[in-house]
This record gives sequence, C-alpha cells and structure tokens, in this order.
Amino acid sequence: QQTQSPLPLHPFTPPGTCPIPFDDDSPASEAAGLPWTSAPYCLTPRSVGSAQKFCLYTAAAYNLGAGLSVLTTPDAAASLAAAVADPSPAWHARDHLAVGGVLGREQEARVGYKVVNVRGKGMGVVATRLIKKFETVMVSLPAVLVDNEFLPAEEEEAPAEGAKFWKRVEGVGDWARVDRLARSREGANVVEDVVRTNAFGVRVLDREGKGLYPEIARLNHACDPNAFPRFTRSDLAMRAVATRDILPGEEITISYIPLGMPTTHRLRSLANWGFNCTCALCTAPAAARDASDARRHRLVEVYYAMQEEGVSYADLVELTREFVETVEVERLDTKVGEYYQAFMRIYYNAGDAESALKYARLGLKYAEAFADPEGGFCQGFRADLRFLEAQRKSK
Ligand SMILES: C[S@@+](CC[C@H](N)C(=O)[O-])C[C@H]1O[C@@H](n2cnc3c(N)ncnc32)[C@H](O)[C@@H]1O
Repeated sequence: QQTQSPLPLHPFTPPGTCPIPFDDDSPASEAAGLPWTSAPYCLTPRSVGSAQKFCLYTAAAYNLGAGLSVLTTPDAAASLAAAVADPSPAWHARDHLAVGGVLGREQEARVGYKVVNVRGKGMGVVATRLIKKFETVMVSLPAVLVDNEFLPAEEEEAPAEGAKFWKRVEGVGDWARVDRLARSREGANVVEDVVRTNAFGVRVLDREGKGLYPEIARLNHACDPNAFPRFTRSDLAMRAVATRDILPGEEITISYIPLGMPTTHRLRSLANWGFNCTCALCTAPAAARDASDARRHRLVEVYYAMQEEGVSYADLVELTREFVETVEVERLDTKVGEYYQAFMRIYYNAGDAESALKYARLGLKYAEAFADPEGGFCQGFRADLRFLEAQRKSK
C-alpha cells in the first residue's frame, strides 16, 4: 500500500465555505452567516475612471468588539469573510484591549511589553522581560483594511469618492483604539490620516492594500530593528516576531521600509512616512553609517558574483562565507530565508545537492518565522525542499 507524506499547510478555503460576493445589490437573505453587521455601502469611483465597485463592510463584533472596517471589492471581502467570522483566538488579543490604551501591570507582565513615551518619537513599546529571537512579541488583529485603489501612495491619485467611506469608518467598534493613534498629517479625514501614519501593506485576494493594526502601530521604526511584522493571510493577524534577543527595557522596533538598503535609499523611502528618523543607525556617527553602507553595497556585489557564469566552486564557497558573515554583521536575519533559497539554487546548479539541501532546510526555518507560513513563498520553498529530499532518498 502506498503511504503518503503529510501534506503541508494548505492554502485552500476551509471545507464548507464557498465565498459568494455580497454587496448592496445582493438579496438580504444572503447576509446570513456573514460577519458583517451593517449593510455594505458601495460605490464605483468614477472620479479615477474605475469601473470596479468598492464597498465598505463593517464587523462591529470582530475581535471581542474592537471592530473591523473593510473597504474593498465584493470579491476580496468574500474571501475574507471566514477569517473575520472566526478571528484567531490570539492569546494576546484580549490583553491588547487595554482601557484607555494603557496596559495594567498584570497585562504588562503577561504580554512582555509596555507602551511608554519615547524621546523624540511620541509613544513607543519597550520590553518588560527578556524576549527570545523568533518569539512572537505581539499579535494584533486589524481595525481597518483598505484597498490601495482608495489609498494610493500619491494622494492626488486617490478617488474623490473616498471621503464618503472614510467618514463612515469613524465610530465602528472600539473607535478610541483607532482615534488615539498618532497622526503625522492633518488631512480632510481623521481615519485616512491615522491609516496613512500607521498602516502596513497587506495583500488580500491578489489585491494590494493597507492594514491598520492598532497595537503594532505603536512600534516605532528603526533601520536596524529587533522585530519584524509578519502578516498571515489565514487569520488576518499581524505579528511582531523578534529578530534577535530583546532585553528588558529595550525598545521594540520594526522597520517601516524594506531592510538592507544603504542610508540614502533608506532616507528616501522614509520620507514617505513624514518624519525625521531618530533611530540608532540614522543617528550613528558618519563613519559607522558609511561602514554599514559599504557592507550593504558589498552584499549586492557578492550576490551577483556568486551567480556569475564560470565562477569556480572554491570561489563560490568563499563568496558564500563572506555573504553570510556580512548578513550577520548587518543583522539582516529576516532576509535569510530569501538569501538561502537563492543559495539552494546556486549550489544545486553547481552540482552540490548536499549544500543545496542544507540551505533549503535552514532557509525554510527563517522563511517560516518571518513570512506567511501559508503564503506563496513558504509553499514554494517547502516544495523545493521536498524535491531535494526525495532526490537524496532515491540515490
Ligand atoms: C506608526 S507610528 C509609531 C508610534 C507613534 N510613535 C505613536 O506615538 O503612536 C509612526 C509615527 O511614530 C513616529 N516615529 C516612528 N519611528 C520613529 C523614528 N525612528 N524616529 C522618529 N519618529 C518616529 C513618527 O512620528 C511616525 O509618524
């Protein structure tokens, strides 16, 4: 009898759920079983020449009454319905519902952090105990999810109809949780200001959008952060995962921009966030910044050199050693999954299947810690690893 290997985490819709798009034209009877607590408010943003209908869906009971507003297409909303109806029983979610935004002592001890004023940055989050590398520091469920067609990076490209949506988001669920967040601008709509200051990129049904996670939103930016925000599609949660050990009293930080860029690129990217970065790397002496920049440029060179045609195996090994050492110095742990997946291919093509397997195993560990375990990247990586393992067995 044939035995089957265990299936990896699957990307499919859970059995028994068949998401049917629901909008303002749908019969009310189809709302049964959906998590939305008011009728969807829909419009087609013709001001930007769009023919796509967008609706505002609200789930006031979501996350123990904290509430959720989703501004997206009926298809994308349908794909979210199961996760919204059954939010993950995140062990920290309850602790985040702090009265007035302040955690009690007991809550603080349980969650391992507290929200405090941080000089030059407004509020921020500091560790109240030792947090180990790979540990999940914080789990946050969204208060607002909005499609990028309504929130383009260039404000002039935003549809004029957006204002009608933004106003309706005010007051949903525990509104104070959103209202007391930082604002780096004063536009026409409070919600838009809060979302533009605090939200992170999320992807729902192949559509790019932004998610506002009020607890994660208290984490300040650092160019050399000690935590990483990881979005998981299956439960819509954003988790902050420690990228190294964090000591009690240390500020917990994440990067608002892709990691690994040299100073000039970083500053350009951070300009979109509308604040002057006062993180340790940005305020480090010029010599330290230059040295870090030089290492980051060298990483790119080494990466390409490793893939050059005709590179000798001995050179490949030497370049790999230099790359791994530099990644360690620059503390780019969250990118190790991506790098090692590339090494896996390079070593496989160089005829060294054993090293390819080693990098696949190590890389997958990092990928699963810092990327969505059910997302395409991890799925593809698992398939690569299975292939390499099967090949070794067959020898
Ligand atoms: C997502 S919020 C972070 C939490 C915020 N400090 C608060 O009081 O709620 C982003 C805002 O925090 C501030 N901020 C975050 N990181 C910073 C940094 N490295 N340097 C200076 N200000 C920072 C900026 O005002 C920015 O607009």
